[in-house]
Amino acid sequence: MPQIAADLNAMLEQNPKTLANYIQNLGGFSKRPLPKYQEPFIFSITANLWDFTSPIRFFSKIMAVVGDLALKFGGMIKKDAAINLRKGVFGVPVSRHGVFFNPRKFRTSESRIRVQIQSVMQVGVESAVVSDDSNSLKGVLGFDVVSEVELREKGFLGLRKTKLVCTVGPACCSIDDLEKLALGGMNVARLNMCHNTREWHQDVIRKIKKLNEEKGYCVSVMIDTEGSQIHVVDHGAPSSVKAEDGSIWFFTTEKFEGSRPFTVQANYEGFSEGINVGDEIVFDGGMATFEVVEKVGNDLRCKCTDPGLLLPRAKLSFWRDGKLVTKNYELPTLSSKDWSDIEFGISEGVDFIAMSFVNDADAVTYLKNYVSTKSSKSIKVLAKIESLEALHKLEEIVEASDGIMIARGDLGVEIPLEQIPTVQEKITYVCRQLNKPVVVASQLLESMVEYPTPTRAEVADVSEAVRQYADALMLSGESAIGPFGQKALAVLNMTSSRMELWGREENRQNVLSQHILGSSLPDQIAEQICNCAAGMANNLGLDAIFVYTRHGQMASLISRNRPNPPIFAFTNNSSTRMALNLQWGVTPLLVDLSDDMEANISNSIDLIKTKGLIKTGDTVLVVSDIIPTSTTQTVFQSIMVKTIA
Ligand SMILES: Nc1ncnc2c1ncn2[C@@H]1O[C@H](COP(=O)(O)OP(=O)(O)O)[C@@H](O)[C@H]1O
Ligand SMILES: C=C(OP(=O)(O)O)C(=O)O
Repeated sequence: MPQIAADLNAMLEQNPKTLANYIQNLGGFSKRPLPKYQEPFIFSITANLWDFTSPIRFFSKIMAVVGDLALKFGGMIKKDAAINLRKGVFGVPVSRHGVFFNPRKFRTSESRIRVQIQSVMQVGVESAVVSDDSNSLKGVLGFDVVSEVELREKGFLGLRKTKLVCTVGPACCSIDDLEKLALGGMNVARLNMCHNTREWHQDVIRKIKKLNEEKGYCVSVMIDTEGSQIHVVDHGAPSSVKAEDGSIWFFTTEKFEGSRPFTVQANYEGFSEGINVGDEIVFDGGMATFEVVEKVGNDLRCKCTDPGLLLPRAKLSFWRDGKLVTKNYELPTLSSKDWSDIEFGISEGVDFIAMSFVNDADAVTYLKNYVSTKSSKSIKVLAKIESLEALHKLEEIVEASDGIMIARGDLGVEIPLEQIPTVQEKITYVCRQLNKPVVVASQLLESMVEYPTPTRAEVADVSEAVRQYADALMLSGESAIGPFGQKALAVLNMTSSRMELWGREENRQNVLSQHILGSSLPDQIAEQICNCAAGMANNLGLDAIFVYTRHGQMASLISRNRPNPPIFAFTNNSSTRMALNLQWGVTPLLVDLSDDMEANISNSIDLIKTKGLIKTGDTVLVVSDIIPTSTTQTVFQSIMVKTIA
C-alpha cells in the first residue's frame, strides 16, 4: 500500500477535518477532500479565478500546495495526466476531463469577475521513490516554490535558464502583485532609487522578504542608484512639453518654482561649461534637438532644430560636429543622495546594488570595499554600462564588478542606436569570458507599457539577448508603470524558454574560448573541473548538475559554460543563494552543509528524492568545491556521475 495514501487515509479516519484545515491554511483556495479516499486519493480543489491571471499561475499554485503535501507526508505526488500545463501556456484552453475553464471568461478575470473552476488532482506514490527511513533525512531542502513547480511540470530540461528582473513601481507594488510576479518567474526585483520615497522602497523590500520567508519564494532585491547625469529638472508640466521647429528656448540652472514658458531647467551647475555656440543639445538620445545660439553667463539660449517632446527628467547630451561632448564624467559617480540610498539598501539587507553611470573600475572597487565593511552579508555590486566612457574601459569595469547591467536606455543617448546590438553582444561576451553575470535592460518590451501584446520586433530582441546567453533580462516601465506587467513577464518567460529549447535542439552552443580566469593553482583546478563538468553533462546527456558551494564560485563557473542540464547549487549561505538568482541556469537551494561531503551529497539527494523531484534512473553530475575549514584541512574538489538508485 503506498505510504502517502495510507497516511492520508489514517489522518482522515482519525480526524477528517485535519486534512481539510491543513489544505485550507495553505492559502487562497477552498478545498474539500472528497468523502471517498481509497487509493488513489482524490481531492477536489476549487479556486476563485480572479486571483489568477493565467491558467499557468492557477496550476502553479495548485502544484505549490500539492508540493507542500508531499513534504508533509514524505511521499511523491503524481499529477493527473489529463492536466497538461503546457496547453495553457500559449492561450490554448485546457479543457480535457478534469479541468474546465472558459477562456473568454478567463480573459475578463482581471476585472475580478468571479468564475469558479474545478480541478481534480490525483495523489499517489511512485514506488521506488519514498525512503522507508524518512527519519534519516536531516535538514530542510530550501527549494523555492516556483522552481519546484516548474521542475515538476517541465522536468529538468524544461527549467528556464535565463533569469528575469522586474522593475517594481506603482503598478506592481502591492503584495498580491508582487506575488503574481514571483509566480510568473521574477527572480530579482529592481527598485530604481530615482523614483518614489524612502518609505515606499522600504515597504516594497519588506513585502518581498515577507513573501520569501512566509510563502517560500526566492526573489532577490536590487536597488539601482540614481547616479549623476545631466538632465532636465522640471519643465513645469506633469507630462511633456512640445518644442516646435525654430522656437527659441532658454537653458538655465537657476532655481525657480513652477514652470516658465520656453525655459529648460538643468540639474547640474556646470552643464554649460565647455559648450560653444553652434554645439547641439539632444534630449533623450533624439526626442528633440537644439542648437546653442548664444551663451548668457552660465546659461544658454538655444534654437530648436529638430522638434519633438521634452519629457520630465529628460536626459541631455551635448554634441559637436557629430561627436559626443562627454560631460557626465565631470559629475561624481555616486552623489550624496546615492550614498544615503546605499546606506538604506545595506540596512534593509538588499542583495544587489546596481551602480549608475560607472565610468571606471575604481568607483566600483570603492563601493564594493565600502559595502563589505558595512554589511555582514555579501551584497553584490553591478556596474551599469551606459556611457561611452564605460565602453572604453569595459574590461576593467567588468573585472572589478560582481556583474553588469547593459543599460541600453542611457547608452543609446551616448552612442548611435544602430550600434546598440553589436555593443550588447560584445558586453555579454566579455562578461561571460570574465565570468560575471550580465543583465540586458531597457525597452525589451516597451510597447507593452501600453499594449497587452508585444511587437514582433520586441520578441526578436528578447530572443537575441537569450541567444547571446545573457544571464538575465530586465523589465522597466513594462512592470513598473504598465498595466500589463505580468503579461510582459510571461512573454519574457515563454520567449526565453522557447529560445533556449531551440538552442539545444539545434546544438547552437557557442563554445567558450579557453580564457583561463584563475591565477592560483586551486582556482585553475576549480575552473577546469567546471569546464569538464559542463562538457561531460552535455556529452553524456545527463539530467542535472548538482554543485555544492559555499560562495557560489563553482556554480558560476559551471554556468559560464552554459550547459544543457540545469545546475542545482546547494549552499548553506543565504547571501550566496540570493546572488546566484541572477546566474544563468542556476537554481540555488539552501541546505545544511557539513564538512562531510559524502554526507552532504547523499543527504541532499535523499531530500530531493523524497520531494519526488528526482527519480530512479535519473543521472546527475555532482561537483563540489567545499574549501578547508578548521576541522578539515583538505580542499574537496570532485566530480562524479551518479545514477539515482
Ligand atoms: N518606484 C517608482 N515609482 C514611480 N515610478 C516609477 C518607479 N520606478 C519606475 N517608475 C516609472 O517607470 C519608468 C521606467 O522605470 P526605470 O526602468 O527605472 O527607467 P527610467 O527611470 O530610466 O525611466 C520610469 O520612467 C518611471 O516613470
Ligand atoms: C536601465 C537603465 O537605467 P535607468 O533606468 O536608471 O535610466 C537604462 O538607462 O537603460
